[in-house]
Amino acid sequence: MPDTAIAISQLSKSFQRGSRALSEVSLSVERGEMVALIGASGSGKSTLLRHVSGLTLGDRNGGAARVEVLGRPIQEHGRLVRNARCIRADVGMVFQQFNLVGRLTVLTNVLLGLLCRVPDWRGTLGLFTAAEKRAAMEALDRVGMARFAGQRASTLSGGQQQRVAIARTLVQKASVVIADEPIASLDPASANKVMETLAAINREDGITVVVSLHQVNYAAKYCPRTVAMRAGQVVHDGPSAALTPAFLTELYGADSEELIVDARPERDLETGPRGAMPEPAFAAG
Ligand SMILES: Nc1ncnc2c1ncn2[C@@H]1O[C@H](COP(=O)(O)OP(=O)(O)OP(=O)(O)O)[C@@H](O)[C@H]1O
Repeated sequence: MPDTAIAISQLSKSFQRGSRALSEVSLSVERGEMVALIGASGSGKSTLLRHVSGLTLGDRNGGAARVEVLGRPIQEHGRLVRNARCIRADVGMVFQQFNLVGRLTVLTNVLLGLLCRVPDWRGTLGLFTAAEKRAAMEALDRVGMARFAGQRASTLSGGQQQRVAIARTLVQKASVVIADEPIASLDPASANKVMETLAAINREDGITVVVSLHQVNYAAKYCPRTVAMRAGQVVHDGPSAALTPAFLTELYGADSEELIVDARPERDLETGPRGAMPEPAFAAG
C-alpha cells in the first residue's frame, strides 16, 4: 500500500457562470492522517473534497491536473479514469446534509455502504447476507447507534445521522473518509460526538480522515494538521496549533470571525474548564 492517501496536483475548477472555485491546488495527505480543511464560506472546501471521490471533475484545460487516491489516479485533466468506481469504493463520504435515505431503516442505510462492493443485482434487490448484516450492526455499535438499527433514518437527530453515515463508511471498508462540514448544523455536544467518532476511526482503524470545518476550534481540538483555504487556494498548511486568532486574522481579515466558534459542549460552557474532554463518542444517545 502506498504511503500517500490523497495526492492532488495543480487542480483548478471553474463553474460555468461563476468565478474560479479552485486555483491550481496541490495537496498531499498521508495514510493515517486526520486533517482539517478550513475556510470561510465559498473558499472552495466542498469543491475540493468532491474532486477526491470524482463527484466533481477539474477543468479540462488544467494541464497537469491530477487527483490520486491511495496511489491510483481517480481523475486526470478533468476526466474520470475508467476504473473510478473501484477507487471510489475506498473513499467514504459523510456530507452535511442528505446523508441518509430517510425512509429506510438505520441498518439498511449502513448496508448501503456495501453497494460499491457487492454485485449490482444484489444491491438493487437489497439482498444482504447475514454476515453483512452482522457487520453493519457491529459498525452501528461502534458509533453508539446499534439500538436505533430498526428505526427510520428520518427520525434521528442531525448528530445521530452523521454517526450512522460514519458507520456506513466502516461497512464500506473505506480507507479514506471525506467528511464535508459534518458538524455545520449541530449543537456543540453533538458536534463533539461526531468529531470524536471520526477521531476514533482514524486512531483505531488507521483510516485517513479529511474533514472540512467552518470552526477552527474543532480543527485545533481533533486534527493535528489543518489546511486553510481562501478564494480557491491553499493559504496555510501546517499544525493546527499554529492557528491562533492573530494568525487567522492575518489569513482571513474580518472573515476570521466566522471561523472562531467555541468547541466545548454546552454544559462545559456553563460550568467546566476550557478544553474539557468531549462526551464519549460511543455512548448511545
Ligand atoms: N455547482 C456549482 N455551480 C456554480 N458555482 C459553484 C458550484 N459549486 C460551488 N460553486 C462556487 O464555487 C465556490 C466555492 O464553493 P464551495 O461550496 O466549494 O465553498 P465552501 O468553502 O465549501 O463553502 P461553504 O463553507 O459555504 O460550504 C463558490 O463561489 C461557489 O459559489
